[in-house]
Amino acid sequence: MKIDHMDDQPIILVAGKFDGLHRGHQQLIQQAKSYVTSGDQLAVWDLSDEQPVITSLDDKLRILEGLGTDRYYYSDVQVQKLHCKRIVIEEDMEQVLANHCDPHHLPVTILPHTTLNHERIHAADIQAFVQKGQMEAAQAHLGRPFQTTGTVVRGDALGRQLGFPTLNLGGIEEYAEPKPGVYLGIVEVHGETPAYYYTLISAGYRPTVNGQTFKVEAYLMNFSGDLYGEKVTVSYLRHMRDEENFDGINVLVEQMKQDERDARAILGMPVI
Ligand SMILES: Cc1cc2nc3c(=O)[nH]c(=O)nc-3n(C[C@H](O)[C@H](O)[C@H](O)COP(=O)(O)O)c2cc1C
Ligand SMILES: Nc1ncnc2c1ncn2[C@@H]1O[C@H](COP(=O)(O)OP(=O)(O)OP(=O)(O)O)[C@@H](O)[C@H]1O
Repeated sequence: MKIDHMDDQPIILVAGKFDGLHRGHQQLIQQAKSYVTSGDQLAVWDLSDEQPVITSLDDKLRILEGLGTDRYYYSDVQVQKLHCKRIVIEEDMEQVLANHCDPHHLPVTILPHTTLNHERIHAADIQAFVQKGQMEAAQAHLGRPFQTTGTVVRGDALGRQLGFPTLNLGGIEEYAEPKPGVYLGIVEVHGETPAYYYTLISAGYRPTVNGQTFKVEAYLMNFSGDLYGEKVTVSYLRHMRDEENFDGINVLVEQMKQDERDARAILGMPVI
């Protein structure tokens, strides 16, 4: 997929605020594809301004590529310099479009809002679901789990001593913060051949060990090895419990063992 690419090849341009790149956006892009004829390129023009984000730019580009998008443009692109055959937008976007270019000189197709169970999908609702730990609802609206992609950084090496090595996820500051707690999820370790592991995620402030800042850590079930520096995507499937301030490390470790048993029971794995 080409980014901000300028040439005179004909394009069908889907313009929108692709905050979260949720199910509604995915359907809009699918519909816009029907206007693409031989020799045209399918281009996405993203007028998104969300902060914090549900879906990072990096994640977005990967998903758009999977949807068959040929090109991606940022909000400051000069549309008049492109060979734009048609602009496809959702209703309500007319004004936003008019702020960025003169739509009178272009054929514009306005499609009705795409919905889930007859309701419009809003990025703000998805953000609220994440902040409340309602990951199943977030997933239903996103069309995929809430995911954060980052790099494995070093922590205080306490996890290994506790019997629960946890990778620390760095570079995730731009994302919405999930409700502090323990989640069942999946970690994708990128690399030449991506690998996936069921995971217990701890997202929060770690009051038991006097943690100060919000951190995301992941204990991969059925894994041992070195992941420092790896790019990983953490997918949140379901909230298991709230974060607690335990009376000492031993109580915390007993609860972590229980968390693993609970996770295995949910997944139908043998409980150890
Ligand atoms: C499954 C799991 C559950 C956790 N639950 C809690 C918790 O309820 N309260 C808490 O303070 N810390 C919790 N933690 C975070 C631990 O305190 C942390 O992983 C451990 O102290 C190692 O932290 P470090 O990054 O400082 O080495 C949990 C971690 C895991 C992996
Ligand atoms: N099952 C596993 N799940 C997560 N990480 C693992 C696992 N097995 C080995 N590791 C490796 O061990 C590291 C975590 O070990 P450990 O928790 O002791 O140290 P740390 O990086 O200081 O993290 P923390 O501060 O959370 O304790 C991970 O970054 C990863 O490279």
